[in-house]
Amino acid sequence: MALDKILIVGFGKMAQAMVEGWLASGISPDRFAIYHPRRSEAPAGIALHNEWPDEHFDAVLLAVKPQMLGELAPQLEPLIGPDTVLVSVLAGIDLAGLRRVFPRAGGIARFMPNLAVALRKSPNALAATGLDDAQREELTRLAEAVGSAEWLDDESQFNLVTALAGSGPGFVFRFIDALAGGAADMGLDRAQADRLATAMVEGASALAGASEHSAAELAARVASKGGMTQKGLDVLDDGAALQELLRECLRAARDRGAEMAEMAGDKG
Ligand SMILES: NC(=O)C1=CN([C@@H]2O[C@H](COP(=O)(O)OP(=O)(O)OC[C@H]3O[C@@H](n4cnc5c(N)ncnc54)[C@H](OP(=O)(O)O)[C@@H]3O)[C@@H](O)[C@H]2O)C=CC1
Ligand SMILES: O=C(O)[C@@H]1CCC=N1
Repeated sequence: MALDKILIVGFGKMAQAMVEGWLASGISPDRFAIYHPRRSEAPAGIALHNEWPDEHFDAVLLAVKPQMLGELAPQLEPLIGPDTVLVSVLAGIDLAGLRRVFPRAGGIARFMPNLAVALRKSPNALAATGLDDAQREELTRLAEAVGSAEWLDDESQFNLVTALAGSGPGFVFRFIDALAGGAADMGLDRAQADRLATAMVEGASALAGASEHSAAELAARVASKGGMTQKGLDVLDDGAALQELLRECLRAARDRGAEMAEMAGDKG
């Protein structure tokens, strides 16, 4: 069974970015419809429903806040029968929890993107249950249309992967901001510092992606013996300060996923 017609429920930052990426990839807008109770505009060619549509969809892309799930589920459940696949981008809510809420769904998938879907550069984590081969392939194609597809065999790692690759841009943006802020504190014009820090991260990231060397090796290649970079790295490495900080950052983000699932009534 194909995933041709897709109803998008919740059209905020994430869903808008996904649609932007999918349309840029050449996917036809008439594959999509949006349900939103209050919106009056949708991207060209995409049907907008302010009331629940009375038609069949092959897939429903759920993109509301996890906290909305309990309120929304009774209204949405009638649309998700055995011929419909639920695709959820909700952080934290696992496949078993989604199955409890949508017991008749033909299949259930988790799709964890990040905002770089808009530029078709998001690593997208996937996990699913009840999908046939064609649906799994179509979901892979949808993920690859906006970046890459990373199927997880072990769903218990989904929250960790969400912290790393879904929340990750937030951590990188904070790093860019702190780097530029530091330079500004030391006298550089703030706008110039922002430009330099942003372009530097873009170039370094592209280099890491294209290089045969690991990020650790690349850092060593930048650091000339006895030079400036090594002095800076010594500060980050002292007491494994950066490593420890990022481990804690990931742990806090990962554990929040389980907390949100519990708050949404997902566990137990
Ligand atoms: N932002 C990100 O980088 C990422 C987000 N996600 C996940 O994406 C999901 C959405 O997050 P995000 O886009 O950031 O949040 P937003 O708040 O931007 O989007 C949520 C959307 O749901 C809409 N909504 C609220 N109530 C209803 C309703 N009853 N029916 C239909 N739509 C409704 C909101 O409309 P209104 O604004 O009018 O209330 C809004 O458009 C979350 O589950 C999050 O975990 C996953 C990966 C990354
Ligand atoms: O912050 C959140 O909960 C979502 C999940 C990943 C990115 N944003």
